[in-house]
Amino acid sequence: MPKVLISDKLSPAAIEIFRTRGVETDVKTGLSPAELRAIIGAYDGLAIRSASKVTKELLEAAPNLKVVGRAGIGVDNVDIKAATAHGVVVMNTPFGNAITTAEHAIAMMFALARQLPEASASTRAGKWEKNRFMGVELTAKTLGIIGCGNIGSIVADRAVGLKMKVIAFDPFLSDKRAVELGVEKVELPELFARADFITLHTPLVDGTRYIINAAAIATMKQGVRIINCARGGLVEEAALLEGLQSGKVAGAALDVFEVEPAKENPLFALENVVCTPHLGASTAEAQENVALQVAEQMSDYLLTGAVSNAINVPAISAEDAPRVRPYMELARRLGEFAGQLTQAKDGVITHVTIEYEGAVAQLNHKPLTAAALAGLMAPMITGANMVNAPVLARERGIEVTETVHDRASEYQTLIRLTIATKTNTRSVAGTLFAGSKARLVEIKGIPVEADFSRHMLYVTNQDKPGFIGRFGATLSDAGINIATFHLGRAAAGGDAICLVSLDEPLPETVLDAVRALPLVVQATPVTF
Ligand SMILES: NC(=O)c1ccc[n+]([C@@H]2O[C@H](COP(=O)([O-])OP(=O)(O)OC[C@H]3O[C@@H](n4cnc5c(N)ncnc54)[C@H](O)[C@@H]3O)[C@@H](O)[C@H]2O)c1
Ligand SMILES: O=C(O)[C@H](O)COP(=O)(O)O
Repeated sequence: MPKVLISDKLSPAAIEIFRTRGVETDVKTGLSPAELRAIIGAYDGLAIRSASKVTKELLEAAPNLKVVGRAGIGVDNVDIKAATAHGVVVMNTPFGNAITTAEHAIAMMFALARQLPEASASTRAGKWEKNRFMGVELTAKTLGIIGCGNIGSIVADRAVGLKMKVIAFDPFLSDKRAVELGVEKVELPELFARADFITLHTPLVDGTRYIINAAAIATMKQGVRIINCARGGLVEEAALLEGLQSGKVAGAALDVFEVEPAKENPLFALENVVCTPHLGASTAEAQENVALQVAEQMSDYLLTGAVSNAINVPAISAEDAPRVRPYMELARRLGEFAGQLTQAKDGVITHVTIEYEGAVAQLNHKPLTAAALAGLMAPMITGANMVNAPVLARERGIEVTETVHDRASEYQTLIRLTIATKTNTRSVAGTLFAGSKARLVEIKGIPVEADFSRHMLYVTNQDKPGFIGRFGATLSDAGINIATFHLGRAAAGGDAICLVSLDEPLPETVLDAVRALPLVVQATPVTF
């Protein structure tokens, strides 16, 4: 039974789902990095929000970890590169808290416009300072949205409803989508120059870090108001502080901070700053959504191999998983077979071509390619799996080409893997027999029909009389039982191949004897 650790505060709905699905679940929140490192080795899955940090060091202490599930959107607390290198799938729940967070941004905009927190505090203190709090109307004001994805779009929709003029900067916002949303697409300098309110909704990545800094603030309208419910680090806090103190910025509403938890911050001293402790996603509805979704997704992956909303591997829907899984097995075995043959010869792999023919061409082939690469690399690189194999291939300069042919060949469905080294090219192909059983049907373009079995011996020989008798006698003299025997040849008297399944591994002495037989070109043991 797979075992999952929940290390941040998640709705109890998640535990319920994990347990119902048959996933053992522990909940341990508030752990220090060292405490988490000490126990993570026992788990197959880790469910988190933004508090737990999934670092390279944590991943190194997690040999059994297969999946990290982020109940929420931002994955900047996960070292994705290190997770991929360790073969760990990272998934998030990209939509579950989007409405809630957009509503928080709108609430923050109102709070700023009418100074609600200060007015509330003053009234509760019995001051009745009616003249102190003069607000601004939102109607007809210009809202500049930086990042018009899931959350930014919902903010745009709500702001249009409030009769604001909405302008947006997002390099991936199409003209058509902008029209649908009722926003005007602008470049960033224009947004800075025109907006009365600016709200941020981008991820924190190198290209967005300090997107609002001193230089940007200098180009903004006098009295601009800034809202950040996305990530601390998008706004340079020192520059914002200066802008607020000088009056250039009339107010700021911040849900997120450069350092979190934010317990001390010079911005807290200013009365035109509204702050919340990273509450954007904190509604009962959103937390229920993301907890249910992350638990379903992680259970699916651990129990069935279905992958959804993964940041670092291609998706396999729960519906497709039963159809894709036998092909993944076939692709992996072809990769393992080809890898073992290639390993037996000298030469660095330079190119891998994967052809999908017939029925398999209809499926999402990305996970199949990843599985084939994982099979190919597993004998050479410890820990290679379908998450990290494409990256490992890229790092090693291996060019990977996928070809999809809808037409069926002799087989109704076929995967062919061709491995090129500097000196050689080898190909193997396989099909699914009876819909799910992986079968090898071609080696080096020579037809053959063989199941993949635990211990195999692959021999290439000259197609001349005498080979089969001598080969059989060599094995039987050594007391080795042949379970299955398959022969194939390119043409009569030309190159021939022989593939046998054995009940046990072949001793080195017998392998040497086979290699020494007349007509044998090479003999390679292959294990699965
Ligand atoms: N405060 C919270 O509790 C809370 C809750 C949920 C999400 N978030 C954060 O909100 C942010 C947005 O989430 P989302 O679900 O809308 O993400 P999303 O991926 O749907 O949208 C992000 C958008 O930013 C755009 N973008 C990327 N780089 C940009 C750049 N340099 N300039 C302008 N636009 C750029 C992208 O094209 C995309 O459309 C994330 O950082 C997420 O972590 C915060
Ligand atoms: O990216 C997110 O989903 C939000 O920042 C929410 O973070 P939280 O789950 O820690 O509230």
